[in-house]
Amino acid sequence: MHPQRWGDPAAATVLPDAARGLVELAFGLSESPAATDVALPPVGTDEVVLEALRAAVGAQHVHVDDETRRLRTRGKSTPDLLRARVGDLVDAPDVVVRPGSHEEVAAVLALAVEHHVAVVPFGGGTCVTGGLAARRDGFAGLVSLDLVRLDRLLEVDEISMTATLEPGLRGPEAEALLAEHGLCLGHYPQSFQHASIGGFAATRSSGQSSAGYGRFDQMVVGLRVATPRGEWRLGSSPANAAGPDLRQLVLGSEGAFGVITAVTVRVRRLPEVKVYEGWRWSSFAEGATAMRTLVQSGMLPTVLRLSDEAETGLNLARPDAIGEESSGCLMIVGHEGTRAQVESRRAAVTEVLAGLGGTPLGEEPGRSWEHGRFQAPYLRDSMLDVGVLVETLETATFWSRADALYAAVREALERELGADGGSAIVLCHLSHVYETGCSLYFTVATSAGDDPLGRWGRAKAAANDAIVAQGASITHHHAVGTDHRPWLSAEIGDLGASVLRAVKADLDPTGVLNPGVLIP
Ligand SMILES: Cc1cc2nc3c(=O)[nH]c(=O)nc-3n(C[C@H](O)[C@H](O)[C@H](O)COP(=O)(O)OP(=O)(O)OC[C@H]3O[C@@H](n4cnc5c(N)ncnc54)[C@H](O)[C@@H]3O)c2cc1C
Repeated sequence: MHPQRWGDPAAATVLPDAARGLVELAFGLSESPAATDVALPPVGTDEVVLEALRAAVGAQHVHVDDETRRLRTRGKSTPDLLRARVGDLVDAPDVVVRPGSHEEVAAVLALAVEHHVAVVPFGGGTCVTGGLAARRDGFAGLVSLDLVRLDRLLEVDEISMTATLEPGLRGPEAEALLAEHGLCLGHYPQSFQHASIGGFAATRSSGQSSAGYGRFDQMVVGLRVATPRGEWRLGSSPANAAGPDLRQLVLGSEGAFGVITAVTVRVRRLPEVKVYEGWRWSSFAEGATAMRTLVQSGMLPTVLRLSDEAETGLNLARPDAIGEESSGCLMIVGHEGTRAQVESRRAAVTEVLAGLGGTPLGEEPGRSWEHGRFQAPYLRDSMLDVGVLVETLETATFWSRADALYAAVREALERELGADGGSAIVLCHLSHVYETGCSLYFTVATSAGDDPLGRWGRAKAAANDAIVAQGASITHHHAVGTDHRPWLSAEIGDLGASVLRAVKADLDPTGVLNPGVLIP
């Protein structure tokens, strides 16, 4: 992964000419190259601690060189990239440690407690909420616990249809190992190519095929966790009534309670057929009603996403794909499974959508979406290169409140980003639906200006305040990290915050795990 940009450096793109013209018209262009030759803060960890770490995991797996530390600094939110681009590396770890087993993770945690060193579990490093920027004051150093060597498929149970995976496996690696058994996970967040199994569990990630395969937390049936208090194994049965389901305490714990060293997931047979198609709706509200009707009648396709008018116009739709009218909203409907399953589900879904007034657009828009589904983050970098800030935020609410939430978040973003005379384009889509509600995912483009971090910080705070005022969730799948932490108590209540603190105090009594992340 590039330290100042998204993804594979070889896949980096420049802004296409047509888009460049549009961007110039909307925001003006101001070339903003990233800083080069940036110095890292010196390693602050004692040689005694480094030696102990070398003894625990092997000297070749303890790294204090600038390049490795730089690659393990923060995540990939736009503020993270903006800081990296100007050479702000104050959050760089002192040392990057790569354990090769659960036992080595446990040994590193024991050393961290003994020497009072903070530990940041590091999966794919794609976090967008500051979950890798732990507090370091009061600690004798900061270790990035890089789980990349924990990359094995440990077990496949084809009778129960479960598989046990190590946390460092990236999305494509996990799918490739499962495919050897004719199986798949079906978890495709936009960060799929770089994010890890442990990260998916630690953040309760949700992928683009969540309608068909479920959120990641719905796939998890078992966990192995290394905590400063010892090993914790969870999930001895698919379901039980043995008190509260403690797996849910670990899912979404963002490295603050322990390090996930193995995840047992429910798997599916590899789909025989995949068909993605487009539907047009005359308004966002009409499309949303169609989505709600599908989910409430138990007729969900594998992929279901709906762009609002602005996103349809700017992002997804090409005039030839959306039909003759330039207005309207594009819905992508995807079916995966056996040929028979796909045929029957597709027929049933088509009947409902046509009955509700949708216009079928055929498979071309679906193919185009599938082709570009992991490309947008590269475009964000090319926009930053010309002084345009692009960032996303997401939330979730019940169907009856979705319209009000949509309006309130848009209004907050446009008001705040327009306050200094600037302008903003706010796009939205729905791509995770439930019988009772949905997630709203916003993409914002605005001129970066002289103080992009300040501009975005104020806009994001205004959006978060609007989300809280609407009684919606501060995050549907990006997690809490450090960025959402100030708003968490408003969602879970003071009692909820106190429960989280109590669990943290029990599992991590000296507070070495991801200090400042998640826990209010
Ligand atoms: C361009 C882009 C697109 C994205 N799209 C999506 C999307 O579609 N859906 C979605 O859900 N998210 C998305 N995200 C957010 C991010 O990819 C997810 O939160 C992902 O689950 C993080 O996984 P990771 O392996 O990169 O974790 P990391 O970023 O390495 O870590 C995330 C947090 O989990 C902790 N952690 C990591 N591994 C472990 C472990 N084994 N044990 C304990 N704690 C651990 C870390 O300390 C950190 O607090 C996107 C991010 C980007 C940059």
